[in-house]
Amino acid sequence: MSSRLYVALDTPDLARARSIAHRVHNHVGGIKLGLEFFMANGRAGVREMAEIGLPIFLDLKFHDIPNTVAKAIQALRPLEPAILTIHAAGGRAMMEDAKAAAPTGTKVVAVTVLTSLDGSDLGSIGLSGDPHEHVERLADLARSAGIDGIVCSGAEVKAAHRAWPQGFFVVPGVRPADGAAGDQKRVVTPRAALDAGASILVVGRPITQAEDPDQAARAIEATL
Ligand SMILES: O=c1ccn([C@@H]2O[C@H](COP(=O)(O)O)[C@@H](O)[C@H]2O)c(=O)[nH]1
Repeated sequence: MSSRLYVALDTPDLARARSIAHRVHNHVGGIKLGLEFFMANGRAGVREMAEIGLPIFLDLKFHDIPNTVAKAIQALRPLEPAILTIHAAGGRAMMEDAKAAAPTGTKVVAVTVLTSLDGSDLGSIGLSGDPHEHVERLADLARSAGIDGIVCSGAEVKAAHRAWPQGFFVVPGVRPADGAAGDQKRVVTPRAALDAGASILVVGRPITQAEDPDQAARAIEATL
């Protein structure tokens, strides 16, 4: 079985992304490319990264009206990413149209509550209650819209998995026990996230900013 660890290559520098991917490719199951990479390198950059031979997770977190999101995903169809993201807060129709627009083999997963937010951040944007409740409600909506799964923190994945046993659960905000959280607020260890039901783990800076990314990825993999 391939590793459930995906490395987030958050850099605008294609050469650096390629170099890290080559260094860690024996210890990860896939490569996550996000806005920073895509805005700088576009579809050609994604194609170059795909040549490395690992599944590509395109994390562009679409959040717009259904027609716009569907057209954006249609434009990405030739890339055939293994996974792509939308925001669950875009609503049911947007999620349905996103799934219909995506290639058959692509998993469409919806971000519920960003792992950089805690209860007080939600309060500041007018959402009362803790992240857990919002994740459960949005996971329910995502399931009923017919998409493949959600993005949530390791703190919510157990309940989400129980409610949606066939769902695909992407867990970022993952940190080794001694790792710096940075801007992440709902953080768990890789082992805890997997035990709670994560389908894949997303780890960025603990690997990409390590002195030796290969050793950092290997150390995380050893805990799984
Ligand atoms: O809720 C979310 C959704 C996506 N992400 C993305 O995951 C990585 C995490 O990077 P780290 O360096 O390990 O913090 C990053 O690309 C985010 O855009 C997330 O963190 N939380």
